[in-house]
Amino acid sequence: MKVAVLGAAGGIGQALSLLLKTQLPAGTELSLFDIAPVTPGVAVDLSHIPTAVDVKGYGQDDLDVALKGADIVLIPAGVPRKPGMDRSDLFNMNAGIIKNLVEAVADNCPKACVGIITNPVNTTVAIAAEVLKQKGVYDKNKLFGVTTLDVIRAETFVAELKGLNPENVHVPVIGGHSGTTILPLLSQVPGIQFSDDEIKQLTHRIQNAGTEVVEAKAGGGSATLSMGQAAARFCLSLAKAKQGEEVTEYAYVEGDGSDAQFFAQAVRLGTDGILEILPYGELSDFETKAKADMLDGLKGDIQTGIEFANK
Ligand SMILES: NC(=O)C1=CN([C@@H]2O[C@H](COP(=O)(O)OP(=O)(O)OC[C@H]3O[C@@H](n4cnc5c(N)ncnc54)[C@H](O)[C@@H]3O)[C@@H](O)[C@H]2O)C=CC1
Ligand SMILES: O=C([O-])CC(=O)C(=O)O
Repeated sequence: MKVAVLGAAGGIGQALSLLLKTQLPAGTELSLFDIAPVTPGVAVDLSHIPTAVDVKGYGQDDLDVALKGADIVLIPAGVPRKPGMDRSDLFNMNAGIIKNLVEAVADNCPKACVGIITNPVNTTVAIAAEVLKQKGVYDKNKLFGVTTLDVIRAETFVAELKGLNPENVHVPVIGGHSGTTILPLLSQVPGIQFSDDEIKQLTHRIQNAGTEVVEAKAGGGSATLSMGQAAARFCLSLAKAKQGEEVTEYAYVEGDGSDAQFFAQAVRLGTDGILEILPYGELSDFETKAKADMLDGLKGDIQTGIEFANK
């Protein structure tokens, strides 16, 4: 199996690559690409860790080689937020980066499962889908916006509030990946009851957790370490699924369009990507209203991506 990380020298890219070097199955090839000149060095550095994962680093002229034959491609390439910015403010800088990188994915590894981390995810995933369609290789079961960070944050914050071990807490998070489009389903957390106030506060914290990190880093970027962990978890699930294990993860994917063309929900993964998109079940009144209130915004984000890719 070959796993490629595009944007591998960045804050997320390096944390993710470290976790993949230490956790991917033996025999995996880990291919690191970034336009930053340090990239071959990141690969050499990681290659000194004694695991049976073979790491190679590629600089800016070697994108095709980096991608050739990849089974899984993760993309954290692009610019992160600074305080005062919304994720959508990154569109002008990151849309073109995603377009170019996904074109190369289509040319070199059209059957790969692709996880888009680059913000604004609500829009960059739509761009990626359009680019893959233009290249005639789009398979909606293989394109994912990585929203795992929303899930692990929700689990952490709920566990913190209720004094539980976060490893035993499971919180569905649906919708998109920015502001109110992030919708934790606290009514569906097994075995835990919340007051109305707790629901309001937790929902607000989960929706604004990215901003919490951006402000705490005070101009030094956004979440990289927790995102590295989240992306590694998502990638390891894809890898397990490729090897025949059935795994369920939350991701922003193209489903039946009943909410929006792309929508984060639970997906059952198999050897060829998504086997089944799982229904999110019954929502509470609070969640039903929150979903209704955010859908137009999410659809607008998607439309922006479609228009960008087709202009
Ligand atoms: N999906 C999610 O939950 C999250 C997404 N993000 C997003 O991930 C992205 C990356 O964030 P960081 O790693 O913190 O940024 P960073 O600035 O530390 O790293 C980005 C890397 O991308 C590289 N890069 C830029 N253009 C490239 C290109 N054309 N090809 C290959 N590499 C390229 C840069 O050289 C740099 O090494 C941002 O857009 C950020 O908003 C961040 C946190 C969570
Ligand atoms: O908030 C940001 O800009 C980065 C991000 O997507 C997150 O941390 O969830």
